[in-house]
Amino acid sequence: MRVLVLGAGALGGYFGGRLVEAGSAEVAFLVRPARRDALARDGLSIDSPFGAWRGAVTAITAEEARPGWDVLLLSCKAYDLDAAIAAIRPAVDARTAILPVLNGLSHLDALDAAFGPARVLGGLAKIQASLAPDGTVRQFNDWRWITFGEREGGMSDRARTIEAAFAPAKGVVATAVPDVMMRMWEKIVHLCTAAIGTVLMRANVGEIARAGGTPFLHRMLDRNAAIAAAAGYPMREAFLSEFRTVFADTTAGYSTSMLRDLEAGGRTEADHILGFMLERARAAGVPEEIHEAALLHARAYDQRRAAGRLPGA
Ligand SMILES: NC(=O)C1=CN([C@@H]2O[C@H](COP(=O)(O)OP(=O)(O)OC[C@H]3O[C@@H](n4cnc5c(N)ncnc54)[C@H](OP(=O)(O)O)[C@@H]3O)[C@@H](O)[C@H]2O)C=CC1
Ligand SMILES: CC(C)(CO)C(=O)C(=O)O
Repeated sequence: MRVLVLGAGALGGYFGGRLVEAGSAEVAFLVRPARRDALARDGLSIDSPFGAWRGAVTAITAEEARPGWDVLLLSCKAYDLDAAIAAIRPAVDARTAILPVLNGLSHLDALDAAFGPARVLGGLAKIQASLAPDGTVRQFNDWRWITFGEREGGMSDRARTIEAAFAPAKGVVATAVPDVMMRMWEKIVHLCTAAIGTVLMRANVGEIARAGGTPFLHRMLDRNAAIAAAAGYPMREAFLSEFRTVFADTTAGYSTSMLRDLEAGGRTEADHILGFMLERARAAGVPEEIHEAALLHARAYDQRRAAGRLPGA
């Protein structure tokens, strides 16, 4: 199987690097010039509870992109989606399945418009990772799940083939599922709840729980579940019960990529996650003020960042 990974950041670097390490697919990374130069010089490094890895990888830039890939693993942030679509366009042909692992849902519409729905799988990742300033991909805990499937439901050969390619990869649990849209809605319910809490409190889940915030997080979980139900995806009791426990864990070091982005002075995906859920809350008549506060908080941070007024800037 030939896999082209758009981006060699936290997720692209981790899942693509683990495939290279396993040797179970031919992998290349489609990156921008600065990352291509760093990868050519230093190789790709992963630092992980499942074992560190460093190796040479094939990295190309958009000008070098050609067709002939079975899978296009799309791992940019939502705010880079338009540029990423332009970069992958010359690499996508009739045999290519596009597997996005971005958080959220609205990128699917943009990918459908660009490539047609038949090319685009549903996908999500449950992992805690970052690209460190030295270029190392750092995985913070034992979360290692990448889940994908056909959006209309059911199982396909291409989903099974991707699962098989990941099977020998260390530190990865890759699963082809028949209900990927439900999984994507579960993910946004989970993430939106965690993002509201971590962004508004500027603290991780354990810290929020120790501050007495579990009932608040549970209330947000219920509201996000009501938004999903109104969209036709009622959350399963097992899912709700798992995340009620997660949000009650006073020892958790669990945080979100949105909080890590804020703390690093970077851009956030607030519009893509919080903005999307705020809009859906309004349409569904679910109480929305807290979603609005979290979104405004992140947007005001963006304004401050753009004005060069972040602490230490
Ligand atoms: N990090 C995490 O723990 C989790 C993240 N996610 C989701 O996964 C997605 C990716 O996040 P993450 O991996 O953390 O993000 P990163 O910022 O670490 O990586 C994204 C990479 O995409 C690259 N990129 C963006 N646009 C282009 C382009 N046009 N051409 C080539 N490369 C491009 C960026 O390159 P450059 O360096 O040049 O900007 C960057 O290295 C997000 O939607 C996030 O919400 C989901 C679960 C967990
Ligand atoms: C749900 C969570 C927190 C972990 O996968 C995530 O997706 C993120 O940090 O962006």
